[in-house]
Amino acid sequence: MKQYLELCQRIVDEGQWVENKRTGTRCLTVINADLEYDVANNQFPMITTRKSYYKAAIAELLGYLRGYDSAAQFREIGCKTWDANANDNNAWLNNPNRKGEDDMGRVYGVQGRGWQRPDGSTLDQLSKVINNLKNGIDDRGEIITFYNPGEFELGCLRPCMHTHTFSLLGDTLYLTSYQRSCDVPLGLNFNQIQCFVLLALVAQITGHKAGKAYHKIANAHIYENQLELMRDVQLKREPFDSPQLKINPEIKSLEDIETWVTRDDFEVTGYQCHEAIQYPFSV
Ligand SMILES: Nc1nc(=O)c2c([nH]1)NC[C@@H]1CN(c3ccc(C(=O)N[C@@H](CCC(=O)O)C(=O)O)cc3)CN21
Ligand SMILES: O=c1ccn([C@H]2C[C@H](O)[C@@H](COP(=O)(O)O)O2)c(=O)[nH]1
Repeated sequence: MKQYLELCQRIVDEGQWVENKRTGTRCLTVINADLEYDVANNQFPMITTRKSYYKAAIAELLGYLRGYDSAAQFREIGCKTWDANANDNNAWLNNPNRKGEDDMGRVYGVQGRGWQRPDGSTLDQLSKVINNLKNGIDDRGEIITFYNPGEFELGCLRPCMHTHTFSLLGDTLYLTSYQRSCDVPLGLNFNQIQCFVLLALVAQITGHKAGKAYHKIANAHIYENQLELMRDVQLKREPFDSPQLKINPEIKSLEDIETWVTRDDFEVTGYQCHEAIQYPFSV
């Protein structure tokens, strides 16, 4: 939590204004942020200086792991975050590759589970990594990447947290996640939770202890219409201690994640927070 607030304060103090063509809203921006989450000691990185909707963030991650390509699928599992990018962005609405209402195209999980090979077959990156880790193998390339520049025009948004690298040291599993662009008031709140849960979950289903999750961000920004709420409300609040996350121990395989796991298999205890802040969202 402290590192989150320090990043917010750094943007407020040192950020530079950058015009953004895609949304039309300029952003106060810094380059390079390194965050880390202590999964081994279950320090769940949930924001406490406002209410955090962690179940929606976990549902979004589950949708990525399942290879979803429709905002309707995300809604069904309790996450509304893709409605706007699928249905309200003019560039995507006018893109001939959009297949209708709620279509997100070839983004995130589609690339993670079904990367298109030149011969027409597909590659399931996630299965490869899980199988190797289950067998104690780290080939120094246990990487899942959603970033496929050759298919950007086939999706509604380029992935933001785009690459996850897993590493084994003895029986401890680590995660390094890379993010190219980060909406700190809204997106980061979700992305921190997702890094933590991704490591905890993959450690659980591959039979390893979880170590740390390292989160590396290139462009971290606050949109102009979010700045006042961040500077004058959220940053004025004192954080509470981190809560703890409990994951249903019955989750034992990738198939479980694909078939029956829901956001209610994740429970937080000891969460104390300040009241909700509704940050504006730029599409
Ligand atoms: N401008 C922008 N910022 C983002 O963070 C973002 C995008 N676009 N587009 C793709 C995804 C969608 N993400 C989102 C979208 C909405 C919320 C959001 O509205 N969060 C609210 C309420 C969540 C809820 O009620 O479930 C919040 O207060 O955290 C968060 C992340 C993250 N990404
Ligand atoms: O997981 C996510 C997804 C998206 N974001 C934010 C980062 C940016 O503010 C926008 C994407 O806009 P681009 O113009 O494509 O960079 O969404 C996030 O923080 N986390």
